[in-house]
Amino acid sequence: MEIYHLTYPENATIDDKGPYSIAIGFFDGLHKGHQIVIGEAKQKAIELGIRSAVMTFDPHPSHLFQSGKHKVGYITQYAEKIRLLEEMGVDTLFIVKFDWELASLSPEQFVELFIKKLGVKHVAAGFDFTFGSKGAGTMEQMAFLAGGAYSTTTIDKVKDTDDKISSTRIRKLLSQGDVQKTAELLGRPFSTEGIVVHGEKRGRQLGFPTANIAYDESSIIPSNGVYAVLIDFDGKSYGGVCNVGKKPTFHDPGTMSTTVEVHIIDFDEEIYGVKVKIDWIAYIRGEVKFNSIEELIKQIGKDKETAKRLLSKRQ
Ligand SMILES: Cc1cc2nc3c(=O)[nH]c(=O)nc-3n(C[C@H](O)[C@H](O)[C@H](O)COP(=O)(O)O)c2cc1C
Ligand SMILES: Nc1ncnc2c1ncn2[C@@H]1O[C@H](COP(=O)(O)OP(=O)(O)O)[C@@H](O)[C@H]1O
Repeated sequence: MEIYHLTYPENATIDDKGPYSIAIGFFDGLHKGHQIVIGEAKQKAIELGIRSAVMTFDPHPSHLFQSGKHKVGYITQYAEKIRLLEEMGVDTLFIVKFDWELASLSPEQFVELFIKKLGVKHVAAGFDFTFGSKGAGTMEQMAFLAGGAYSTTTIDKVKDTDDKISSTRIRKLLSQGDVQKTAELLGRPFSTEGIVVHGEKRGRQLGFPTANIAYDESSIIPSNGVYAVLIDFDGKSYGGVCNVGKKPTFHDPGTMSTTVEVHIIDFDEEIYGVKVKIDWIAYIRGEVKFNSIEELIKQIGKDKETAKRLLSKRQ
């Protein structure tokens, strides 16, 4: 997959004019709804005998318009997004820098520069995709502004049995620890990448060493609690039991940042500094402040058995 980083006004276009059948959106999560939009762009690319492309924006618009805690966390970081798009067989990815200059373009200017000038012949997007200053451009306008240069497909709401599949819904499910439902909406387990760092050296003393995972601050992490996970590193996948939280048995939660730590099942090696990927498989329980270390140890032993059972159900 070719990847182009575009910025406005400099580097807003490329010499290679495709032509492209393009899917446009922020696509955080690349969930089943996004997969349908991208699938449509791919299908049209085949029909027209041209290249398939995805256009996405970086950072998420909320990082420009909102401050601090109103910025949305990412369901998928760019590295994962790129890997998934590659697996989907997309030919070209355009990552457009989302800054005030880009956000101030009128819908007409956006279409001129980022659609027509790139050699786009077909545009696929979701029914609620908007573009141009203040999100004034809709898919109806996208079609109207084409003037014969490209065709469009608007994908209607994609729903599961309960509701619309959306990034907002997935963020909410993760904030409730519901990694199982999240996996249904994504079509794959929710995952987090990070590096194994040193912790407080207590895990081994408890009989359960835990790899502490440092993750990107802009990533969403499921709510505090205990989870059955798969952890991949060095080309292998292991089962694990993961605690997300502030270890209230040992700390005043007000003074702690959230840690993610995995006890890896049937494993005994030092892996500090190793890059890992966690696939979140199932929620087990909430994090608890135990009255004694013995109770905590007993409970972690039970959690490990629960995780083994939940993981074996998958294989
Ligand atoms: C499966 C599992 C469940 C855990 N549950 C809790 C819990 O409910 N409450 C708590 O205070 N700490 C919990 N912990 C965290 C332990 O207190 C932690 O692993 C220990 O402090 C070791 O930390 P360290 O790796 O920084 O040395 C859990 C850890 C694991 C692996
Ligand atoms: N089964 C295992 N699960 C997780 N980490 C393990 C395991 N066996 C060995 N380790 C190693 O031990 C470290 C965790 O030990 P621990 O006493 O919890 O120290 P720390 O507080 O630095 O995490 C891990 O980072 C890893 O290098």
